[in-house]
Amino acid sequence: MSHLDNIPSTPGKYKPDKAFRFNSSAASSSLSKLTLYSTLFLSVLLFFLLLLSSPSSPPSPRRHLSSGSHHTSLSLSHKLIRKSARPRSTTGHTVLVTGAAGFVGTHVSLALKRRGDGVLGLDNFNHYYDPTLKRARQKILEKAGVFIVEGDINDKGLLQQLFDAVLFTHVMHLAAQAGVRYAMQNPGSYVHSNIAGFVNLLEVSKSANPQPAIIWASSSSVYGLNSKVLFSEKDRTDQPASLYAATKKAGEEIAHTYNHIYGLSITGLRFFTVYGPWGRPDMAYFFFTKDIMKGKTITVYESPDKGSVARDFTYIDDIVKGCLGALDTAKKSTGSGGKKRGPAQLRIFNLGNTSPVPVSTLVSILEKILKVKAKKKVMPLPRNGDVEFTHANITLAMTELGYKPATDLEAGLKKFVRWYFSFYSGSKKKSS
Ligand SMILES: O=C(O)[C@H]1O[C@H](OP(=O)(O)OP(=O)(O)OC[C@H]2O[C@@H](n3ccc(=O)[nH]c3=O)[C@H](O)[C@@H]2O)[C@H](O)[C@@H](O)[C@H]1O
Repeated sequence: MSHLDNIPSTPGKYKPDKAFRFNSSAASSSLSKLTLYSTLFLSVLLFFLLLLSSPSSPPSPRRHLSSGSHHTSLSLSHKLIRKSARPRSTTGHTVLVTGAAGFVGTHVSLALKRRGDGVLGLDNFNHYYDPTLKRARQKILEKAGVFIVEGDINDKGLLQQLFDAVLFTHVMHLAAQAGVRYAMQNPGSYVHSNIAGFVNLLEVSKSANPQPAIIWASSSSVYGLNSKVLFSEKDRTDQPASLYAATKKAGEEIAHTYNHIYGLSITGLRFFTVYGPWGRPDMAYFFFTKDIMKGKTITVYESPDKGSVARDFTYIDDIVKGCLGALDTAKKSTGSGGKKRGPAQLRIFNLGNTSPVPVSTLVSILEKILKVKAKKKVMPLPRNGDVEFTHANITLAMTELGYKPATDLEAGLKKFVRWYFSFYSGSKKKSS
């Protein structure tokens, strides 16, 4: 019987047997051997335990920043955050882009990063539309050196941590619950993102020292039932036709308040039906393309008097130029740490194409590009929040931002369709 047989698996419960106690020399030599073997055994045990508990690969950075985060992952995230937000030169801006994995957010983030600004993204990757598209956009941004923190603009603690980690010169606020018709299905999501989330962001921004300048996405939908064309920034916007429009209009009023009380410099951009590569699948041009290719019938709205419903469709690259123009001409906020120190800039601009196209023409262009005849069902515009017509007057944006749209609908749709096929054939190849 070896000594090892006397060592139980739970060392704390080991009791020496009587034979050892009466033979002192045998006992002492046995004891020293026992100590040696115990130490050896424990060392081996400890080695294996350590081996099992240690990760096989280094910890991946967490997308969430929260007070409960593990120290290592938190500092890793902080490193990524600072690196992403650092401009290439001292003249570059440091921009927080909310909704960075969204359609406009991705394009704007890339453009800012490419020209040398520091960009930190924030996005909650919600499931309003296929999140795999958002993840694909995130990959492109990561390759370009833009890190996206995964979180919600309603999370004040998270925003505070980001503002503590980085001194943002600008916030490009593009996170929103978009879509006009979906507001009838899920009204709460519009209040949550477009009102509560916006207020939360402004609260943290106004307390920052120095305060950043804010540029944010309003919408052409604020013109609502306005029948005067072209739509000018001076026109009335108190007749929204959808809850979406009402929340964007509320955003404009909220912006006024924060500018007035806290000296935040705020620029609102009224986007007119933005389309293009990496676009939103809930928009008509996108799902028309998908349905036409599948041979599914599409519904084309017409006005109650059988006239055409039209939109001032605006290509994404033009919108990006407008966003950068707004950022570059934004003056500094005047307040700091929640106190106003003087009057601050408050602006609102239309970013449209000044060339409305009937939805029926949009369909004809798609048929031509896709070389497929659409199956159409024409029906009167339902009362679902849609307006009959949009047409932007862009004089103000041209003068003050140097904005000059350059892409007509056919050229823009060609680029969209090219992207659509390369993206979706790529996804199919990957999944098969
Ligand atoms: O400028 C904006 O502020 C908004 O632009 C976009 O809204 P809209 O201009 O309504 O775009 P979109 O849905 O593509 O419908 C296009 C046209 O197709 C018609 N339409 C639509 C669906 C359908 O089945 N049939 C149809 O004819 C429909 O009647 C419409 O005439 C953004 O989604 C919104 O988030 C907001 O940013």
